[in-house]
Amino acid sequence: MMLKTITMQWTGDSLILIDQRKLPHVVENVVCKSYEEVAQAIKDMVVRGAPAIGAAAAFGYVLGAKQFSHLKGEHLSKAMQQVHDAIARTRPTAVNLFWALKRMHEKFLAAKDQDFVKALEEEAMKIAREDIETNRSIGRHGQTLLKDGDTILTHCNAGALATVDYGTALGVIRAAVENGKRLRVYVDETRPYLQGARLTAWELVQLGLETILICDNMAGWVMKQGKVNAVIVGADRIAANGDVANKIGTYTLAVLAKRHGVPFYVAAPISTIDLNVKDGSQIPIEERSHKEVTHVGDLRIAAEGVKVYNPAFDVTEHDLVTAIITERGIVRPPYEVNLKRIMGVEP
Ligand SMILES: CSC[C@H]1O[C@H](OP(=O)(O)O)[C@H](O)[C@@H]1O
Repeated sequence: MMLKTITMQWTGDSLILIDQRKLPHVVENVVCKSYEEVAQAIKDMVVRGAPAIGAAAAFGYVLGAKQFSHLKGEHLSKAMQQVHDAIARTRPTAVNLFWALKRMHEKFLAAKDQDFVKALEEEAMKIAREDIETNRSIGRHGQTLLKDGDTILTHCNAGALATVDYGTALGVIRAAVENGKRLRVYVDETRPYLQGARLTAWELVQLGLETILICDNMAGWVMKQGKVNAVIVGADRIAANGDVANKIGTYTLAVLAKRHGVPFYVAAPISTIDLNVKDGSQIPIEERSHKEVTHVGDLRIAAEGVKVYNPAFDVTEHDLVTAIITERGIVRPPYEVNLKRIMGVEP
C-alpha cells in the first residue's frame, strides 16, 4: 500500500515527510523508519497542521507495530501502549493527533490476535485517503460562501501542507478557483514560525493566485480599508460550544473581523471537533521554544536577556465565528446544538 502527496509518502516501511521547517527555500525530506522518529518529526514540526499530524501519527503507529510484531500477548499490548503514549506526548493542542491514535489503538486491540500489522497499515491508509476526500468536500461546501472577485485573508497554513493533501482553509480557496471564481488572498506571515510567509504563500503562488503577504500587525488596517471580503482559517481543536483553538493570532483576526463586519470562517474536518471539551478554556495551549521568538532561523532578532512568552495557539470564542465549514456541510450558530447535529450526535 503506497501513498504519495506533497506532505508525506508512505513506502510500506517508512514515512517520508517533506521538511516544512526548511520550506520554501529548501525542499528536503525526512525519512522516518520508526515510531520514535515520527514522534520527533511531529514534535519538531517537520510535519505540522492538525490533519497532517493525525495522519503522520497513524503511520508512526504502524511503524511501531512493525517494530514490536515479534512480541505476543501482554508484552505486545504494553509495547503498543508505549507507542501510543510516545506519539501522544508530542503536541497537546491539535485533537486530530489523539483522534488518529485512538482510532489506530482501537484497531490494534481488535486485531492483535491476527495479522495486526496489515490491519493497522490499512487503517492508516484509510485515515490518509479519507483526509484528502474530506478536504475536497470542505472545499466544495466552503466555496459557496465566496463570490467571484472576493479578497480573502488567511492566517498560518491550513493548506495541503497542513493536511495529507488539498488543505482545509486553502481547500476552500482552491475549490472556489476550480469553480471559476477569481480570488485575491492576503496572507498573514504568522509570526513566530512564519507558516503564512513560508508555507501558505508558497502554496498559493504555485496555484497561480494573486497572493499578498502582510505582517500580522497589518491585518486590521487592511480590513479597515475595506479590502477583505472574508477571513478563512483552519483549526486545531473545536470545543462543543464552537470555541476554536487555532494558531496564535487567530483570535486577534476574529476580533478585527467582528469590528469591521467581515465574515470569519473556520474550515475544519469533524475530526477536529472535540465534543469532550465543553468550551475553549479546556483546550491545552502548547507553548514552544523561546528561540522561535528571539530568532529568525539562526539570526537573533531580540535583545539578550529578554524573557519570552510563546503560546503556539489561542482560542477564538464561538460568538466571533460566523460559520464552521466541515466536510458534511456548513455549521452555523447555535454551535452547541449544530455541531452535535453535524456529527450525528443527539443534541
Ligand atoms: C489544517 S489545520 C492547520 C492548523 O495547524 C497549524 O498549527 P501548526 O502549524 O502549529 O501545526 C495552525 O494552527 C493551522 O491553522
